[in-house]
Amino acid sequence: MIELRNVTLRYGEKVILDKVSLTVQDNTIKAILGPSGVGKSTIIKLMLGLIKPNSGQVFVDGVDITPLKEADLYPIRRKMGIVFQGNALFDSMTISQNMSFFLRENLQLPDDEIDRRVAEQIRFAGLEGYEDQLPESLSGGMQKRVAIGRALIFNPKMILFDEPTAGLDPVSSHKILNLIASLKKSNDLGAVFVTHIIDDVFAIADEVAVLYQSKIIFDGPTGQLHDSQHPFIKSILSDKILEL
Ligand SMILES: Nc1ncnc2c1ncn2[C@@H]1O[C@H](COP(=O)(O)OP(=O)(O)OP(=O)(O)O)[C@@H](O)[C@H]1O
Repeated sequence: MIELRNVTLRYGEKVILDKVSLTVQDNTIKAILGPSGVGKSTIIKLMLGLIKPNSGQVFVDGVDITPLKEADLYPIRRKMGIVFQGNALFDSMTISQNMSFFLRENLQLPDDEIDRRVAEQIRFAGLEGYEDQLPESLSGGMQKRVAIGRALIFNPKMILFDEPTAGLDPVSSHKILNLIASLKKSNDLGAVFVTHIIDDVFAIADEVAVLYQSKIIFDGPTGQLHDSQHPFIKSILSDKILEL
């Protein structure tokens, strides 16, 4: 479980998050929805301990990670896989090497165990036959699946996605959303995904938190979003445009 409790974050004078509280339960898909530049990626960085709040706390499985030093954050981060918006694949490494890289760097596992885990993720991501290719030869959707496989290889409890369908065509977006949904069903995983695409929220999110002007203006089951009387939420539900 991940919890932000009363988190305030400023960059210089600018308040990005103002006393934000939200919880992501295990085995739940939670969307964080908001317009561009509102602070969605900042929330992911806080959850990973990559940045520290100015005030408030971030809990991962009940542990307050805000005072932790870098070395103590490693085991916490291993509970969470991260899939970056641009995938952050290594251009000069093959798909298999991309998937195994962090595993080799961080865990003292025997080679056959590494090979077994890579093969498992290649299968799960539907990338059999592409093991020895470079990322540039794959489509955007396939590259995203490599990034998801790489995030899964540590057997995390939760995966964090930054704009998982950004830049993908509708068919690839649909496949990636199905993949995220299947992680919950078949692997008992939880997921957080930040997005500005409301259709993606309705497609797979159990819960949604809406971030607007530094505050959470809705946090609850996705099905209850239509009950909100907040003008911003009413406008996005009718226009599906978040750039207000
Ligand atoms: N290191 C930084 N220093 C100063 N300002 C920053 C820094 N990182 C982000 N910001 C600002 O904080 C705000 C929130 O950024 P963030 O990337 O979290 O937004 P976002 O909702 O994820 O947006 P997008 O969807 O465009 O990625 C933006 O105005 C951004 O310019």
